[in-house]
Amino acid sequence: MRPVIVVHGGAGRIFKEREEGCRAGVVRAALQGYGVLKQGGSALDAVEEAVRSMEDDPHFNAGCGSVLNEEGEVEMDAIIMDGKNLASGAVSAVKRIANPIKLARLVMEKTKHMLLTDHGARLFAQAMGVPEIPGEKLITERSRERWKKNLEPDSNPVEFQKDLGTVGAVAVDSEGNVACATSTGGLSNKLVGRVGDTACIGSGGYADNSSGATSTTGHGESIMKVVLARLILYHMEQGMSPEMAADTALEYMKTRVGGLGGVIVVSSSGEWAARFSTKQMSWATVKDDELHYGIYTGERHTKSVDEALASESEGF
Ligand SMILES: NC(=O)C[C@H](N)C(=O)O
Repeated sequence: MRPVIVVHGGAGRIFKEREEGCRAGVVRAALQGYGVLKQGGSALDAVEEAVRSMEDDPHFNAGCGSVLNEEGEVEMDAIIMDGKNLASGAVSAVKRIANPIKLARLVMEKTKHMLLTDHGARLFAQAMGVPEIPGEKLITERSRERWKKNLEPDSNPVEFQKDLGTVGAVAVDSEGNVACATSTGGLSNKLVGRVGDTACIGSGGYADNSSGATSTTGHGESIMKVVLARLILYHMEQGMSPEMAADTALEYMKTRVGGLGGVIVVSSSGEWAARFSTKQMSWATVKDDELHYGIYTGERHTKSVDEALASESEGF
C-alpha cells in the first residue's frame, strides 16, 4: 500500500494577510506526516505528528492560536482514532496544555475510556506527566483582538462564527491502516464548558479500516446534528467515492440544518478528497511523493515532495 496523508487547517474565512501562513502551515504538516509514513510509521503516528505541527503554529485555531471563550480563556477539544481496531481517545475543554492531541492519544492508550473533560482531563494530564503551561502562552494577539471585538455591543454573532480554523489529518499507512486526528480551540466567545464536535466520535472524526478516515471542521453544532464524519464513511460504504461522499454529506448538512464546514477524507485504498461548503479551507495532501495544496475552491498547487522540502528548508 502506498501511504497517503491529507491535512486541513480549518474551513471558514481566511483573511488575505493570513493566507500564506496557512498555506505554509498545512504544507509543513502534510510533509511531516508523510515523513513519518515514508519511514514505515503508522497512520496513527502520522496524523498525530501532522496535527501537533499545526497546534504549535499560531496561524491555526488549535493549541497556540486557539480562539478564546466568553471569559477570554483558551479551552480546547481534540480526538484521535485508529481505524485498525476502532480505538479512540478524546479530550474536551482542556486548558493550559500545548498539545491536546497528545493527551487524546494518551486517553486512548492509557485508559479504558474514550473522552476525558475539563478537570478530569487535567488530573489525567498531570498523572501522565504532561507539562502545564501558562494559559497566556496559547493566546495570540489576533485571538485576543477577535474576542474583544465580539464583546462589542454592535458585533455580529454570525460573523464571528465564520472565523473557524480547526486542524485535522487523515492518513493511510503502508500496511493499509487508516487513522484520523482533529484538534481545535472551538468557536470564538463560546460559553465556558461548551464541548464541540471535535471531541465527539463520529462528528469531529472517524476512522475504520473497512472504509476510510475523515476529519471535519466547521460549525460544530451543525456537524454534531448530522454526525458528519460517520455520515461520510456511511456514504462510502454504500459505494460513493470520497469526493462524492464528502459533497453529499456537506450538502445535507447545509440544507438540513443550515451549517457550513469542510472535510478531508482518505479511503482504505488511498483515494482522497478535501471538500468544503465554506468559501475557504486550507488543505494539503501528499501521495506518491507529490504534494498538492490549496485554500480556495478550485485552487490546487502541485509540487514534488523533494521540491517542497527544499523550499521548506529555505523558509518556503
Ligand atoms: N473551527 C472549527 O472547525 C470549529 C469546531 N468545529 C467547533 O465547532 O468547535
